[in-house]
Amino acid sequence: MTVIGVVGAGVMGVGVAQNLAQTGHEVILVDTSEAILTEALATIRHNCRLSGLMGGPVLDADEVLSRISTGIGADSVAKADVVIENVTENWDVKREVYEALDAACGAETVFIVNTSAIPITKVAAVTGRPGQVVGVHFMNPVPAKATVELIPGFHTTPETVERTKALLTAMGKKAVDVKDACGFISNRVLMLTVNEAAFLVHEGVATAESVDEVFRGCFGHPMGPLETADLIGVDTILYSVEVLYEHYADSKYRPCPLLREMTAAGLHGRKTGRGFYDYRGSNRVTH
Ligand SMILES: NC(=O)c1ccc[n+]([C@@H]2O[C@H](COP(=O)([O-])OP(=O)(O)OC[C@H]3O[C@@H](n4cnc5c(N)ncnc54)[C@H](O)[C@@H]3O)[C@@H](O)[C@H]2O)c1
Repeated sequence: MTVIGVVGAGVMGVGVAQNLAQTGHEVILVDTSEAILTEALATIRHNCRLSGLMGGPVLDADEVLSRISTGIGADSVAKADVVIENVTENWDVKREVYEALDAACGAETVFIVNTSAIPITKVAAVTGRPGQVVGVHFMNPVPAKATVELIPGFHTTPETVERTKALLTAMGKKAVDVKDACGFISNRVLMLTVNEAAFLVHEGVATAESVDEVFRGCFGHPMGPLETADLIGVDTILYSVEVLYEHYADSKYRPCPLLREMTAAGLHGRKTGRGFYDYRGSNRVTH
C-alpha cells in the first residue's frame, strides 16, 4: 500500500488529503499544531457529508477519515512513499519545510510541490534529490476539480513523472503538462486578472459585486475574479502575486495595496469568514 504524506492542512492540504483518502490511499496529514489538524479533520468530515449533495460522489465520512492519520513535523512522514506539500506560499516557509523533509524521508520518497507560482527547480535545489521533486498545481476545491498542471523541474526524472502521473490517475485527475515557468499557465493569467480586479475596487471604480457581475453576466464565467480570490484565499493571492513580481521583476505584477491591507487585517476570504464578501451571516454581502 502506498503511503502518502500531505504536509500543510489548510485549504489545499485538506482537499488533497480527502481526495487521496476517498480514492483508497493511506494518508498522513501534517501541520504545525493539533488545533489546526483537528479543524482539518472536521472540515473533511463536513465536506464528505456535502459531497453527494454538491454533485460529487456519495462518501462515507468515517471510512474516508479512517484512512487519514495526523502528525506534527517532518518526521511524521518519514515512511511515506510520496509527500505532497501544501504549506503557505512563502519561500522561507517552503524552504524550511523541504530541508526538514529531505532530512527525514527515505531516499526513494518523491516530493510533490503544490504551489501557485514558485518554480519547481528552485524548490528541488534545496533538497538532495532534485530528480524526485515535481510540481503539481492542484485546483481548488481539490476533490471537485479533475484537471491539474504537472510541472517537471530541470532535474526531474522521467521515472518521477511516471510515478506522479500514476498517482494522479488513481486520484481521478487529468494532468496538463507545463514547463517550469513561475506561475505556470493558470496563475500567469489568473493572478494578473485578480490583482487588476482588486485595483478596480481599490480605486473606487466599481464594487466587488459589480466586477464579479461583469465576469459572470457578460463573459459567462461561473465565478468572478474577486469571488475566486475569496475562494483561493486573499493572502494566498497576495503571496502569489509577490512571487510573480519578484521572479519576473516586471511591474505588471505589482501587488494591489488593497490585497496587502486585507491580508494584514485578516480578511483572507472564505477561510476566515470575510474577504471581498462577508460569509459570516446566512447571506453573503459585499464590503
Ligand atoms: N488556495 C488555493 O486555491 C490554491 C490553489 C492551488 C495551489 N495553492 C498553493 O497551495 C499551497 C497551500 O495553499 P493553501 O491555500 O492551502 O494555504 P493555507 O494558508 O490555507 O494553508 C497553509 C497551511 O500550511 C501550514 N503550514 C505552514 N508552515 C508549515 C510547516 N512548517 N509545516 C507544516 N504545515 C505548515 C499552515 O499552518 C496552514 O495550515 C500554497 O503554496 C498555495 O500557493 C493554493
